[in-house]
Amino acid sequence: MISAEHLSVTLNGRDVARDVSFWLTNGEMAALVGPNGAGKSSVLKALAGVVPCQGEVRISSAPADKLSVRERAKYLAWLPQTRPVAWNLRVEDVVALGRFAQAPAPFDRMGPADQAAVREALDKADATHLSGRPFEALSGGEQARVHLARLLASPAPVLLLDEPCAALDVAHQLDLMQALTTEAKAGRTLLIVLHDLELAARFCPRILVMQAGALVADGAPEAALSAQTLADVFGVRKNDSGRLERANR
Ligand SMILES: Nc1ncnc2c1ncn2[C@@H]1O[C@H](COP(=O)(O)OP(=O)(O)OP(=O)(O)O)[C@@H](O)[C@H]1O
Repeated sequence: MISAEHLSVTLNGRDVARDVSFWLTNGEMAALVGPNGAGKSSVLKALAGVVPCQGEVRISSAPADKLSVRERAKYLAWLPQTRPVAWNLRVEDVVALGRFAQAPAPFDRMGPADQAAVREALDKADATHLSGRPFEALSGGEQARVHLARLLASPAPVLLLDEPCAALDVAHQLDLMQALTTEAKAGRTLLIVLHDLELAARFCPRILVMQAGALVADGAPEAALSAQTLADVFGVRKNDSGRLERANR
């Protein structure tokens, strides 16, 4: 459904991702992990088409650079790491932004299907009770759930999520990962940047590990997060209780 072949990203003269190749198929749910600055957000941005890249991104077999912005948005929805909202919109209007690629014309009114999708997405993100409130008056975690609803309101078959658990309490983190699992079971393809390796291993059948701009492991959690990778990439190890702790430096 989405693939990167020899993807490299250079930003302001810095090589932030180099020669990254992987493909994800329908219904796959993969975590993209790595230390701070490894290049995870840059890869997601390149897949979303918001930063230039070398190599090839293919979405549903089509070269992504041949798709218009609106066509790409029909296939792919992206939840950025930082999520500014330009105006103090009502919650349901923020979520409705997730439907823009489906609108028959820019600024056209939403139809009943769009309105139903917004309601359903608010419900999936446990944010229905926030409807009607101004976005800026919400807490950080509430805003995060509204952004998640915006993503889920899109019917795009590929979802790219950059640290969706940030700001969420532990119950909502688990709810979120469960909701994303349900989306994958329904056939969507998900690539999720996560820092919590235990959460990633528990919910994602596949883990991609980045280090210093390169993809250094890709596989099932036990293989991708081997003791060697934990030590070499993250500087941690599992203690006798199975908890992660700082490896000896
Ligand atoms: N616009 C930019 N210009 C120059 N360098 C950049 C730019 N954006 C990011 N970088 C650098 O690229 C590298 C990768 O950044 P990126 O945000 O992709 O990392 P990340 O793995 O998502 O990190 P984190 O876990 O901290 O969010 C970092 O060293 C960062 O300083």
